[in-house]
Amino acid sequence: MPGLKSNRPTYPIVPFSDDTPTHPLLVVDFEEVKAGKQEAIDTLFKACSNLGFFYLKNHGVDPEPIFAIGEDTFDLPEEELMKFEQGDGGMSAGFKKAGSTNVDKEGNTDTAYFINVAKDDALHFPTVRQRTYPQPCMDNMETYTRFTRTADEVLQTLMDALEGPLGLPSGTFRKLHPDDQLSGSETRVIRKPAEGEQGFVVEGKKGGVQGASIGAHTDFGSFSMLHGRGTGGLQVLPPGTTEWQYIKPLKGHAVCNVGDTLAVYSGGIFNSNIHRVVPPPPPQDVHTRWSLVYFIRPAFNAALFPLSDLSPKIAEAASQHPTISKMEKGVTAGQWFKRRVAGQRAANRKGPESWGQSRGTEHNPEAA
Ligand SMILES: O=C(O)CCC(=O)C(=O)O
Ligand SMILES: [Fe+2]
Repeated sequence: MPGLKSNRPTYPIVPFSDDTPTHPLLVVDFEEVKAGKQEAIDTLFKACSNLGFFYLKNHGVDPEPIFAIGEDTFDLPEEELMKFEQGDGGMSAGFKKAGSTNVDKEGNTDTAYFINVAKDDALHFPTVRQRTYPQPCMDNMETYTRFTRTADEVLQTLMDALEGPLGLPSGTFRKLHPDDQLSGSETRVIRKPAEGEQGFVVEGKKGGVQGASIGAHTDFGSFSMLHGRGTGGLQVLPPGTTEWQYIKPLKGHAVCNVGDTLAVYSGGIFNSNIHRVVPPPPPQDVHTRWSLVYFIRPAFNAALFPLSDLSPKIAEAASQHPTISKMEKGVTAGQWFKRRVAGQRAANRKGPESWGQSRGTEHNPEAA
């Protein structure tokens, strides 16, 4: 409103320290991919086949209106937010309180708050397809609708561009990620309070192991697009290494990554890489960490299996992949999603074995 000034701080309050070592990522120019420029598509294909993470620039997605709704949402008393809790049955949409998911096999728990709004509810509002949300989200659902449409289209466009190089017929991925069928696609706002702030929880140390803010995981869906507010804390474990490395926040650049379902569809040509979130490295550790992810995930009823029948290149890769070659036919994307969401809930933990049972494409029990 004219004349009214927000009393919220502008992030980052302090910049990410140049002294913190970081892992470089390839930069993909969305406009160039969309225009069909071969060099940009080659960079995208290379990024998806190696680390599976890349910076995306010129994407045209503005996360700030969603961050603003997230701020109003997390201002609500916890007992109000708990009315919209995800539950332990495998639903991701809704509120998640810090401490409700496991971050490792020792049973340490997470320290971040989520508000997840399903694509189904954002695109079909005012029809409730999965659930309702706290009042600030309901009051601003049109903002979620616009954001979901834009972010979803960016990720669909990236998948369109990858079909040719994978040897797939054009339109294959859009059929697996339609707007009109229930799916796990969602927008997630994440708030990780700093020490002294409301809702702060210190990372656990069960079994002598230092817990993370969000535990090491691969993403469940096809592509994820992460927007930050300049605060670090995201780390990747590059293939073949044992040291976690920070990803540097870059202004105007989203961090995108391949998730499990795209890795499976590609027969393992693409890599759904393990990552985690730890408290921001100093001097940013004294402030709230905000992040926001749009996850595009296949329709719940879509089969989750390498697309070998559509591409000899995928058939060849799938036959050689250590975990994907062992996948059973008949599992749907919805079953995969539910197992992974429910398996991470602390309330569903039976013992150290529960952690392995909740893992994704990275998990090879025979190699452990
Ligand atoms: O907040 C971040 O930097 C990443 C969050 C993430 O990996 C997730 O929610 O799956
Ligand atoms: Fe993730």
